[in-house]
Amino acid sequence: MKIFSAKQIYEADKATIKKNNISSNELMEGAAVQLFNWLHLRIQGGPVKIHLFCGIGNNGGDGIALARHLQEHGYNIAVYVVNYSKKRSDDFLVNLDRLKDRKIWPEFLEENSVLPEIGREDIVVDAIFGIGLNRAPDSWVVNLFEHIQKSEAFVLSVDIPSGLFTDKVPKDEKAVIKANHTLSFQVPKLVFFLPETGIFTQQWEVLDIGLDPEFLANTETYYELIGKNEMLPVYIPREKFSHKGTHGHGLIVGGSYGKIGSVNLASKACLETGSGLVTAYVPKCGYIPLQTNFPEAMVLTDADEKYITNIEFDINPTVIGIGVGLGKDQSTVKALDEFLSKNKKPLVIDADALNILSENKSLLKKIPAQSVLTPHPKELERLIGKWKDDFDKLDKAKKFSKQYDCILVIKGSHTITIYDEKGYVNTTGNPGMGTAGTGDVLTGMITGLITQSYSPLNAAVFGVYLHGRAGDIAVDKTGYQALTATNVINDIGSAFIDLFAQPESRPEVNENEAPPE
Ligand SMILES: NC(=O)C1=CN([C@@H]2O[C@H](COP(=O)(O)OP(=O)(O)OC[C@H]3O[C@@H](n4cnc5c(N)ncnc54)[C@H](O)[C@@H]3O)[C@@H](O)[C@H]2O)[C@@H](O)CC1
Ligand SMILES: [K+]
Repeated sequence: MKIFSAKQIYEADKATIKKNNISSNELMEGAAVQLFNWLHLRIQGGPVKIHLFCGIGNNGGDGIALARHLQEHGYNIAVYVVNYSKKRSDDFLVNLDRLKDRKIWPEFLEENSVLPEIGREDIVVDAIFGIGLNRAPDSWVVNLFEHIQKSEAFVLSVDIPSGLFTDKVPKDEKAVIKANHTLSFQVPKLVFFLPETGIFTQQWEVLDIGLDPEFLANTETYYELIGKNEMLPVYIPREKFSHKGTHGHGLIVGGSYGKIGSVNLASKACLETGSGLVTAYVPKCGYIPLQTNFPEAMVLTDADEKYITNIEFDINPTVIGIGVGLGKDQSTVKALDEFLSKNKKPLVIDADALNILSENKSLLKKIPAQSVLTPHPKELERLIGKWKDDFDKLDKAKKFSKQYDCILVIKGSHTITIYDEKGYVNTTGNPGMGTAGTGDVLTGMITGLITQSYSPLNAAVFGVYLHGRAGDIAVDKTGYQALTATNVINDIGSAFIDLFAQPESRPEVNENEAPPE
């Protein structure tokens, strides 16, 4: 699913109005009906009190229009206009008049107004600011946010939590409403997925308000949300007459004394992801553990007992995953330098190989084009330098990707894969995966996909997706705390199968049907 910028959403809005020959108010009405249906389906006419806080722009207009529908269906509502500016939007005014026609008089909140009482069991609809926010809200509006938050009522934000910008991190956390749920119009916002801004909504959902599908399809975006639908067309089916020789040969180079397990995990993940053959290249101390633990792998050893000191082999791997458990011994740094000088194979670079690159930036020029780098946040910082905030991080990552023609996998709760100008935001995975060795598994999986002729970019995006999905399937059996990297490997197969699983049938609500009264 594409992630549009605020500017593109406004353009989509205009394109829809023109193409469908409707007024902007009709578009707003459609959005309000979607909001109403969502709420009505869940509350089913219950007596819960709904407080609607509405700004004076179009986000506020949505809230005011929603209030009308709720009132018409007998809901217990209180409507407030948060009067932060005199520049009321036309569609806000039209809806305010319609509300007054129905004898509903909103309470106008100003700087010194007494704030309304909100009960814990009540619902707050937050329609104060939408994507039109262009500066931090005034302090009295921030006080209102705090007042709402203190009530502990369920907060439903319209389009975006109020106070949250679409393209920058707020300076003051208190100046943004923390929503329990956000109903985002048509498309999700990038800010839902970044660590510094994703905290403002616990959950989000997209409401289809009928923006022009042609405009949405033809407009390129800088970010894309990656789920099953995006990955299915990427999947390469197995050919009937294929054999292990046609499924490629992954080589995992890594390990040092006490860290051989990482190579074990990466190699296993590479094989489970479908590589025809897997070889592990380790220091001598890794030979017996690997041969014992992982009979499917072939093992090559360095001359040294504890470290990798020279990366030379007479096999012909399709791709090389390098860095897990590698350590940074001087002899290893030298070995990596020499290896990069002569290597022509595609690389997946992780862990200490990344740290060695960060500490010896001249080596970066030697990595082959389209290498995949999989840093966790600290490794990323060493590579691209400190960032001011999440947006600066993305900009720096894009620059780095362009400079070295590489694919950067920024690991996090929503891993974002960056290539050139574009970011692919992952949707799978869970907090249980923050555990030893899951990074090694990811390196192995991406390596295993490249062996099977996935392009490095597709391998990175698909690998991240499958890795998270395997973790999600595994966590159902283990719980968050007990989930291990081995559990993730064991469910890689299930993650592939899940790609083709039909969603379990559940009584779907027909959007064209009237909601239950
Ligand atoms: N294109 C779409 O998809 C649709 C958008 N709609 C709604 O329209 C919203 C955007 O509406 P608007 O552009 O009117 O903007 P908002 O309603 O987000 O903000 C209102 C106005 O307040 C002013 N403002 C910004 N920051 C301020 C601050 N800190 N203090 C005081 N004033 C400030 C700006 O002039 C802004 O236009 C969306 O978020 C959505 O809720 C819906 O009506 C349906 C259609
Ligand atoms: K809002």
